[in-house]
Amino acid sequence: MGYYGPVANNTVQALANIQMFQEAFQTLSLLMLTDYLYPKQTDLKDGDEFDFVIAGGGTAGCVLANRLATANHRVLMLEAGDVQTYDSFLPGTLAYLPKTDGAWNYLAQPDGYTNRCHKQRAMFTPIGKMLGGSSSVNFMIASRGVKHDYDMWATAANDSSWQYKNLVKYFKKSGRYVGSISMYPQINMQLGDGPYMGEEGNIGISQDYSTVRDDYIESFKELGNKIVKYLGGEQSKGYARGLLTIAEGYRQSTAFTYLSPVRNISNLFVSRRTVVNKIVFDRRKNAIGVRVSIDGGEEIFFRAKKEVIVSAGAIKSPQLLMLSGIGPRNHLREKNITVVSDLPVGENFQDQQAVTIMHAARKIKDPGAFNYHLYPASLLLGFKSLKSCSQIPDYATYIIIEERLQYLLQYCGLPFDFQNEICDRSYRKVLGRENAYTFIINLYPKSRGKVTLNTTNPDDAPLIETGYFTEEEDMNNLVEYVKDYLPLVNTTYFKEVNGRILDPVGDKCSMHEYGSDDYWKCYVYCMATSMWNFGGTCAMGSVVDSKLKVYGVQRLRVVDASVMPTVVAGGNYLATVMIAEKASDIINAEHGRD
Ligand SMILES: Cc1cc2nc3c(=O)[nH]c(=O)nc-3n(C[C@H](O)[C@H](O)[C@H](O)COP(=O)(O)OP(=O)(O)OC[C@H]3O[C@@H](n4cnc5c(N)ncnc54)[C@H](O)[C@@H]3O)c2cc1C
Repeated sequence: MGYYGPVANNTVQALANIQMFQEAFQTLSLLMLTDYLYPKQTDLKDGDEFDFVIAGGGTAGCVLANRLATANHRVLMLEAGDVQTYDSFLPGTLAYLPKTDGAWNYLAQPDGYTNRCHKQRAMFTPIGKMLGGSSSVNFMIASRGVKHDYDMWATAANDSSWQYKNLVKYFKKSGRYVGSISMYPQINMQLGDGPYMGEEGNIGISQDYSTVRDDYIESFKELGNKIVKYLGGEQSKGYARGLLTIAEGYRQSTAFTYLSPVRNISNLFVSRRTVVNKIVFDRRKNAIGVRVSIDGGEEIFFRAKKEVIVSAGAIKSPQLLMLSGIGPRNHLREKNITVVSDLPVGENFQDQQAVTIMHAARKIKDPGAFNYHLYPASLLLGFKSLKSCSQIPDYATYIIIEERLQYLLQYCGLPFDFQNEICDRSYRKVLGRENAYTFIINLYPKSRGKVTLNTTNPDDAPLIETGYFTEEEDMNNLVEYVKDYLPLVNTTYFKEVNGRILDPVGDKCSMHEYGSDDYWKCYVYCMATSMWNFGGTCAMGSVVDSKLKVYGVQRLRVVDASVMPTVVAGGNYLATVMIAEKASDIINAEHGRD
């Protein structure tokens, strides 16, 4: 699918073009082009019984649906959104998916600094709302975290089965290396069936091999970094070409890779446009089912004979648990909710903040038509530790090398929500050149936020307090990471092409001497964004045990990114899939295969 449509040269125009696309794709959705890929909408009635009821058909929900149904259990999966939309299959549309009907477009609570350079007073915190959940709208960067992440989980959960060495089999079971992206089939590194990826896994993973970034690889080498084949697991430091959850030109959501292959299994039932309002308990605190509304209709009940599994994600799972009486006692009492189990649900909210740095590099010619089956830019990843002897990275860099500058306007103006003047200024300064759009990501933030109930209406958004920068150390660290990254502009390549760092903030930080710590602090406050790697709100060790069972009740588990005690390096997608694979094994072992 090629695109020759209008090319924007300012943010207002770029956003108008995006809106035009969004509307066109919305019209296309009336043709129900993707419905055939998924299980038919189940005709359900009040009181229907299943072995397992899964609340949320997102990343983890689709994995569970596959693994439990193929073990012959009678499974019902309930998803608030609809089928995965046609545009969400196309890697090239990623920048504007978060602001469509296919996402819960939540805003966090105002934090006092986001409005300095963003359009809104608070951080935009989207989550996918369709089959596949956030895996259907995410940025498709395939990263699995590093060994240290999982070893910390094992300690928090007090269970060595969560140590990295014991999880590799699940990563290999779920990920399948498919080679280089289709543009560069001639170069193909053998990563499949190595320590990182298998050859049979559901999710196709490709590597970006465009030659554009060879100069960048050389630059990072020149700065003393190790160049590695991939990052993640035991490989916790260095720079590598990006891995992407894209295969044969299509996004590899779990809806496509796990749910679609089992769409005709007769013991799997899926109900879309279905909001789970509440988990129902009997007197002994057994979860016996859920109350739901389908298409906004009257509330009905479905019984779970074996378990209810909550997979509504790091923001919506705590909301559902609290609405059902599981959460901090005082907060529930405040909302007149009867307490079933007093647990720190919603606390320990974590996200990795990123600071955007942009460089203008070589001169470019018109790159021609764009193919929507490809990733919109070239990608390099880095994991870096400030202490050379440490094997634990401090910060990550996602370097997105753009030849089509309209993407700068798109990312900047839409998902990242920066003010138009910030995006326009950057665009003008890079015009005619390649843009290296880098996210410098604080991998292990100390700050914690929380998710609480605003109202007791399940259709209302919960309150999201991100907690960003509540710990001063996070700000100081981000300043250090930015300073550590700056010498890139002094490397041979950047000198040859007369490369320069852009100044998107303009006079917003001009009261400080350029390059001083105060300047960079001001810059970080201005150019900080979320990486949307939310987790920790139903953490193992505090809300669920190491088998993901909710403390204080029976027959209820949480399986999604919320159970991560700490979020992982580089992105939560593959880690969430791994959690769901492991949970499926635990559940099938406990309940047998029918
Ligand atoms: C815009 C964006 C970009 C990202 N980019 C990357 C990336 O490049 N790489 C990476 O590794 N990670 C990325 N992530 C993070 C990663 O995709 C998520 O952390 C992960 O997919 C979360 O999976 P989950 O199962 O916990 O939740 P989700 O996949 O969000 O699933 C939750 C599902 O539950 C449904 N639901 C919620 N409440 C209810 C209810 N009451 N009743 C019924 N259904 C309900 C939702 O509609 C949703 O479908 C990104 C996330 C976002 C939002």
